[in-house]
Amino acid sequence: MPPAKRKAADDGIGRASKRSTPAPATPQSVDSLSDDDYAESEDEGLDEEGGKIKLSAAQAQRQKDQKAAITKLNKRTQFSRISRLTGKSSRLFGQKDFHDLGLKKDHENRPIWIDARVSEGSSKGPKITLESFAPNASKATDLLTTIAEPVSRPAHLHEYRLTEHSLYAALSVGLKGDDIINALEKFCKTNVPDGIKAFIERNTLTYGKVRFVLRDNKFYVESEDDEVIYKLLTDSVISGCKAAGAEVQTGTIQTKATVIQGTAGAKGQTQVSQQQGEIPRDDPAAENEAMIQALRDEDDDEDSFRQTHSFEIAKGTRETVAQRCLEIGLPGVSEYDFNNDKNNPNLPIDLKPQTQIRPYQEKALSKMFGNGRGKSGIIVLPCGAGKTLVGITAACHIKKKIVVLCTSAMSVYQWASEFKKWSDVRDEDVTSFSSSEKKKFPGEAGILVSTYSMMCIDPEGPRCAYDTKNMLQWVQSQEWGLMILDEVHVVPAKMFRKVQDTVRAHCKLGLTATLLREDDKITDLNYLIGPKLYEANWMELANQGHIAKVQCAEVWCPMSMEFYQEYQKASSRKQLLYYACNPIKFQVCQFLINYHENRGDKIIVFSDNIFALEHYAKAMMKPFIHGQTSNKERQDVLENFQHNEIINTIFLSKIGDTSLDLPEATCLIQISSHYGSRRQEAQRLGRILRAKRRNDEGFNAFFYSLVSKDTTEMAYSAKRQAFLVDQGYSFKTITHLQGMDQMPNLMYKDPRERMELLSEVMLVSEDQGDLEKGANNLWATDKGPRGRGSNKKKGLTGVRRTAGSLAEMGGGGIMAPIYQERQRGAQTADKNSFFEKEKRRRTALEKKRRAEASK
Ligand SMILES: Nc1ncnc2c1ncn2[C@@H]1O[C@H](COP(=O)(O)OP(=O)(O)OP(=O)(O)O)[C@@H](O)[C@H]1O
Repeated sequence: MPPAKRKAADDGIGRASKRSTPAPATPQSVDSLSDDDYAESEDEGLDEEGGKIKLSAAQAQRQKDQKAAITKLNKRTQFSRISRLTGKSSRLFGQKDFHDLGLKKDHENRPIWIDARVSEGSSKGPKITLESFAPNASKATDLLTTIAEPVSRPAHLHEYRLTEHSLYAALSVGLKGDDIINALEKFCKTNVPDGIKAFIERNTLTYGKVRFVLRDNKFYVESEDDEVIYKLLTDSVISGCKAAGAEVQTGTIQTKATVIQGTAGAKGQTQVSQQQGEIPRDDPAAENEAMIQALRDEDDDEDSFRQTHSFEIAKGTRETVAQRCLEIGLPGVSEYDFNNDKNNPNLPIDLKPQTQIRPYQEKALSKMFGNGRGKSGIIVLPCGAGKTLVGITAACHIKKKIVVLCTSAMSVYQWASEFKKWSDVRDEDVTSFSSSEKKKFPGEAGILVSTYSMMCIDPEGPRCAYDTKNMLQWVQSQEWGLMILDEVHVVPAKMFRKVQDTVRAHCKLGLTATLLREDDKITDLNYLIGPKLYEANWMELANQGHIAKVQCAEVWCPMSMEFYQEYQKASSRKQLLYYACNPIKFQVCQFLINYHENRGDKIIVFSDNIFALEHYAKAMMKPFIHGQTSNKERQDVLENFQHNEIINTIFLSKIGDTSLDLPEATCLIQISSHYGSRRQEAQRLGRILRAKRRNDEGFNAFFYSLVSKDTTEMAYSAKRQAFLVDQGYSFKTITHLQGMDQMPNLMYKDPRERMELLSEVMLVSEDQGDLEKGANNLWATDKGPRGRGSNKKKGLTGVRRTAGSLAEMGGGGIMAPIYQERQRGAQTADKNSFFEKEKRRRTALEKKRRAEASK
């Protein structure tokens, strides 16, 4: 490649190239180059000054190959070019040949393209591509986030997909099939293909005809159309789910508009003055309404009553009925008319007057409460964007009994205190149910915070303690207004079924940052909970300062020769150890830590492999935390990281991937990770998105992923980045770190040192190459009653892992008594802490070195 023509971006510490798609084939990303870079003839190149020179045959061949690679890439990604070239052979453009559709005259003012191909009977609809730079792109974005699922949103071209579920979500905010077709017609550069219209019509015709309703703690299937009820009762699966002796009942429902708490119209907020017909720009509920009205001429009939027919279904069959309804083309919706629910007691709760929810939080909630009733579904916001406050605002809106389920005891504590922080709920009305605390709220209504694992305990099981059984029976007997499901992507369907058996809730709200599962089971959530109601755009939130802007880089670390030889001979389990402990990766890590510490950054280094984690941390004399670190030591390390100027780097295993709120952290280095997990990559990035300094001028957080070159780690790394690339992040590839070789005290420069490390790695058993198992949370997960999963049994440290937080160190919080007991029990605990142990180890090492030198 001609050096003078390289468009390498320099970030100040090394030569880098930028890419927006994972893993290019060469270190210098081809994305950063244009066709013009290769304008010279194939056997000529450019010298340093740009003068033409004759190339050797090999060089000419290489240049030819690179040119071919770029042409191929351009064909795949540069959609706008295709538009200019429509009319050429479809062989060139493959599946994206749109020339048959015919461009509208004013196509330049219209921002979207619709892929004409839809497979018959598929739930997946067409892909829609949006030119984010085109006129009207922001209006089209609003429409597409309402009717389609975002697939990929890099800087210039966004890709969405219409699916049956995304259309159901659109209908649930009040749109109709015709509205959607008309709106697409307005924004599309070509006529909307007939196949697409048919897909939309097919999937919008029957939506909302079936509803699942909870009355007197019993589930009913309800419809305004008696023919639908007849069809369901004659269906082979659904008829078997009807409750014994149940009859078809007739009743009425009321429809009414709503105002979301914490928005312009909510209590305690300043009313935004609004002239007739003018839409306040920061009121998403009104924007929704305006969009619907703009698309339709007819008025919504407010406060109207409609007749309904319903029948009761047997206990435990709701999910089967929901799945079957979906299969027979009558997707059911779960809506809760909380305003008219006179059977369940109200909970006195409002947001505090000073609580101001952000525009994207309002927008998400307006999708949930669009028509005055509470819809079940999932809200997707980036890590650190404030999902907790979204859940709390939904609770303040429904004002009935609320149950919150989370993944760990630590999160239980956090949710309970966040309710008290943001709302005016009475302290005694917020209670927790975990292995260490089992408390019912004293009044008729309240908030219960618990974990998924507690809800899955069988109350009749032999190991269930008396107080746990008592609590579970109480939970079962309640009719909950809202169930909030935190980190909903982690809940496997089997576990969720058990949860549904225990908790009967009118409305379910799932919250997550990464609606992703490597096992592709994520679509199950559509019938288990409901459709995705809203998904925020990460880049938009970063640009608005709600989350930090991050520079992402993949640093390629060549394998040292001796490690590479052993790597090639090793089993796949052991290979991980060689590429994780690669001495050059170590040097890169050491250099980056040094560089960022000098800039004043606070750094988290992640390693899933415990052997590598301990090796790096001990060699660099940095504190570390993994699954076997005691709670006391975890607290010490984290507190030092936050408040001690000397401790600027900590090493964490995967237990720090989630539930870690360290706004001080501004840099993240990843040395070993969980294979190709896209979710882990995003969750880890989330640790630095909440950086306190995010609104400082020119501030950037840094995310480095270190990969050993020419190893399997490279392929995993590309896969891991896919989700973040789709969110618009671009990963630079750094192939060389300027100044690293000159760094004083750089370790493993000496071949003898490298050989020592190699023999150490060779001696350890294969299973040390495994990634950390079990604990996936910084604070031990809740194992249920009677200390199930005790550490002793598993041969871990004798420490009982209990939830705690830094705030508790001051004596507050639910775990404070346990922590204080431990403190009283042992002043010696400090002697075992990382800092003490490390001091002793270094002194011994120093003594040994001195003794060897004197010899
Ligand atoms: N409207 C708001 N006003 C002020 N602060 C807010 C608001 N919304 C969220 N925050 C703050 O943003 C931070 C992140 O919130 P939260 O912990 O709920 O994020 P999250 O989306 O659950 O992140 P993660 O997925 O990483 O757990 C918290 O410190 C919270 O107080």
